Amino acid sequence: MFSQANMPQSVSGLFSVYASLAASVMLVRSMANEFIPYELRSYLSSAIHYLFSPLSSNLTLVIDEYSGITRNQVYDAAETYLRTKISPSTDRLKVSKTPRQKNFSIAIEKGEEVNDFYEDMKLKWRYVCIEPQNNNHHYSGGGEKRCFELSFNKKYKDRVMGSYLPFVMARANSIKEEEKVIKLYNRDCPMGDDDGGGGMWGSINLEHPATFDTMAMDSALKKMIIDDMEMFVRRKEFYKKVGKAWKRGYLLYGPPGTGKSSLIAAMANYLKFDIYDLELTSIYSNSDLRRILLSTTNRSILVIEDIDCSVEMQDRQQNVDFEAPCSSSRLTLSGILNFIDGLWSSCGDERIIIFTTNHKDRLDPALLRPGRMDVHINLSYCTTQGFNLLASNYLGIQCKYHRLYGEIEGLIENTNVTPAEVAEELMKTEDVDIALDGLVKFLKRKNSQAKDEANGKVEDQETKRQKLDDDKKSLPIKNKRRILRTVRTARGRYSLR
Ligand SMILES: Nc1ncnc2c1ncn2[C@@H]1O[C@H](COP(=O)(O)OP(=O)(O)OP(=O)(O)O)[C@@H](O)[C@H]1O
Ligand SMILES: [Mg+2]
Repeated sequence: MFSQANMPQSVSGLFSVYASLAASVMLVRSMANEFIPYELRSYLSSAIHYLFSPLSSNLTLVIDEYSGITRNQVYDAAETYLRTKISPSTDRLKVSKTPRQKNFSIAIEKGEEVNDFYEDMKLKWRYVCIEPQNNNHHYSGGGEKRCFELSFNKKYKDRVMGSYLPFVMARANSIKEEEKVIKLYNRDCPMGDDDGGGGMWGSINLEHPATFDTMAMDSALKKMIIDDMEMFVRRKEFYKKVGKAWKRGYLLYGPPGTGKSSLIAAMANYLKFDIYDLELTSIYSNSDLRRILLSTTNRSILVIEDIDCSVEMQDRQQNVDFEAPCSSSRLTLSGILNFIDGLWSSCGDERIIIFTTNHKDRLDPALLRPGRMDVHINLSYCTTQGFNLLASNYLGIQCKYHRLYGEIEGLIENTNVTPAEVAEELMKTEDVDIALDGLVKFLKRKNSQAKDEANGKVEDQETKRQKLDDDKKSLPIKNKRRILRTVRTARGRYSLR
């Protein structure tokens, strides 16, 4: 038998040294568990792991969802960017859609990996979610901890930081722009949770189909507006250099039904800017106006329609009271102009302001002064070019080859007919011949009516409109607001008759 008693002296000594060493390690370990904090233990264990692992040629960047309490922009950008990188071999995906989103949004599931190639570099993304553990309070939030891990060869570190990550951020921004649902903010819309209008505005998705392709207007004017907007959005540095607020004002004027509101929608759709539709008649004081305007966001279009009727600006000097609690705080033209020129516009970026009117001649000169509204755009009656576009959009034809084209061309050039009127005629039927026949009859009728008006046989359209506007001004403000809305929707029709 081999027992401790039979062992040679030296072996028995070694055995007892080993036994006491093992006992001390156990003791130190249990003391360590008790006295060394979790963080330090975990640091020591990863340091030991690092020292004894073979050197890796890969570097992994950990991109947490939060940086402190704020969201990490790199994480958000990665989430958006990786949606475009999902390969057919991916096994699990997350799908979601909120009521305001047009399309499904797809994201990778936890644990999934996505490979990406940038120039000659290969990069591997991994989406990691760590469930919270009861005794593990070393990160805040209490919920799941989410991060992306980006791994690549160490030699690419500088290029990843200097070029790849900025590329991912820029790409994510343009994806978001492409997917952006444009909103129409109005103070009458019901407010939703994600309206972000500071509790002042409700919003709906702008689903106005108008684009520059559907606008029947002079092509040179169209090009001028597009060029102007493009120049505006790329001139951030220029505005800073010359010390001007980064804003641009457009005044759209012209008869009812010539496309002022449609053009606003086309501009918003082109720039992907939200619209804030402001009814001045619902605002009673300059301080109200200030609060409301301060709650609008950057990259947006502030619209004030029918500026000539919304506020009797020309009556500024006559001390018009808008039922304000005290006259010093009532809404005035100078209050509005202060915002256009001053404080409000300089605390926001990329703001567009659009005023519309049917009567440019009735506007207060202060509004027309150079530098106030940068661009004045006259939307006018339908031309042959406009008609061609409408015929192609509404009837799907190249009208030039139709037997009635010559007659229509002559009538359009000699009649004050609005694009809205032409569009209405073209919409009446899908039969091209019947539609164009109807248009010819309509144009002839309108033409002879205009001749009668010119000869004083009937009251002309302008006098009718003038009377309607006078009626509006004589009403108390509350009625005026209601009537204005009725007039606005009915006015297009009114001008047709
Ligand atoms: N230039 C145009 N090109 C294409 N469609 C137009 C144009 N002008 C008007 N329309 C058609 O007529 C409808 C009414 O036009 P819109 O509301 O834009 O006119 P408006 O100038 O804003 O009129 P109002 O002065 O009454 O507000 C539009 O929905 C559109 O279908
Ligand atoms: Mg309009």
